[in-house]
Amino acid sequence: MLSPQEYLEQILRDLTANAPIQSPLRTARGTVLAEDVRTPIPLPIFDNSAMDGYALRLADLTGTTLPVAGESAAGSATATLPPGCAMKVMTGAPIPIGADCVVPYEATDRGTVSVTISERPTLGAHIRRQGEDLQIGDVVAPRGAVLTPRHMAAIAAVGIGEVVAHATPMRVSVVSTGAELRQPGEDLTDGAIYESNSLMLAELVRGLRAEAETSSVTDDPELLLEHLTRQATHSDLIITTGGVSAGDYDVVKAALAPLGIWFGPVAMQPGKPQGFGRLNGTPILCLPGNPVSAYVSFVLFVRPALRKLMGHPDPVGHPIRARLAHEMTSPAGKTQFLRGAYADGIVSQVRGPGSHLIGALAAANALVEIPAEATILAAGTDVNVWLMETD
Ligand SMILES: Nc1nc2c(c(=O)[nH]1)N[C@H]1C(S)=C(S)[C@@H](COP(=O)(O)OP(=O)(O)OC[C@H]3O[C@@H](n4cnc5c(N)ncnc54)[C@H](O)[C@@H]3O)O[C@H]1N2
Ligand code: MOO
Repeated sequence: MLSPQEYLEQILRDLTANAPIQSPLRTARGTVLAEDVRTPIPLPIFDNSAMDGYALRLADLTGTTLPVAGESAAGSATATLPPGCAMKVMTGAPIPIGADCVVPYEATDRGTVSVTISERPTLGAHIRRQGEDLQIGDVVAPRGAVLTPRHMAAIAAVGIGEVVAHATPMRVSVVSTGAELRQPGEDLTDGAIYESNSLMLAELVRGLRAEAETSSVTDDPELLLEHLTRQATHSDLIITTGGVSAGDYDVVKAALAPLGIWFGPVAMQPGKPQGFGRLNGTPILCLPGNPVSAYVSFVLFVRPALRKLMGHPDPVGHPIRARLAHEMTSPAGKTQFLRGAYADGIVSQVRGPGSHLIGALAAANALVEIPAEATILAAGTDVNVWLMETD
């Protein structure tokens, strides 16, 4: 049986990142840079004042008073300071040529004809130097960076309005299957349940700044194949849930196995039955229907797959290490992902291991990974923990 690691490698081997394209900076949030962005200008662009006050030449301040020779406001061209004078200067305004320090208003009498200074400044005081943040040619955001508002601000600040990034948004089609499924708000007939996987998966997809479209299909392989074939024409990735195990109505497997999509068990719990392949060229990941299984499969397989398609240089998520608050058990030969409550380096189990326990999933904030070879782990053992708080 494939380990989760081997299955993930099989998926990632098959996927390549979307081609990079030139896109406007303002719509590039969350995209992955395909090239270093280097600044064509220094930042600050010119020496400027960090304070509202007076610019002067320190050597001219032999007493405490200087005549005031005009002002330099933000947005005005660089002035020249006449010898023996102070010049009003506003925060962000160019330092007048010849000045070598700034005295804030608070250390003066705020005079307009002449100014009296109560605290002698030091050389260079309150001057923000040209290029002290970034020099021409410095990297503002490196290749592989996922553009955050901070990166975007830095790129905008050096005057660049377009970036070369891997094309997004990715369009992901989330398809739930099962004759028993009803949407929240609908009446439940005997044997029916409310559908929750497509909402969960779509929101997890959107959390990665990709687009998600949801749909639900009943247990009819022909109808399902027709639907998935249609979705493949306008999707970068398809995710299905349900219908992949050994039942008599396992519709996803029935529809897709004949087309060469791989179905098989992965040595993990939850999430044992999985499927992966391509439908008319579009990658398709088939997740089990149990809600916790679908969630764990997203974290372990779908998120890395989507991140690889989006061009992330390190698509695989990283667990943290934490210490077990108490003993935990697991079946032999399967990596177990228990629901946990994590705080301050310690994790405890949240209810049972069942893959149907969606209430427990909502109450937890972490998945506790119990290695395949372990059946009992003592309190105090260090384990991998996958934090769920930021999903
Ligand atoms: N004989 C066997 N039976 C099962 C096996 C097995 O190896 N042999 N594996 C079990 C495991 S493990 C899992 S996981 C499930 C996976 O089953 P499917 O992927 O075929 O999923 P379904 O049968 O369609 O549904 C399972 C369960 O989840 C509920 N479900 C399905 N879709 C949704 C949805 N969109 N929202 C909320 N809940 C959903 C469904 O009602 C079922 O209760 O198979 C085991 N059986
Ligand atoms: O492996 Mo299934 O995903 O336990 O419930």
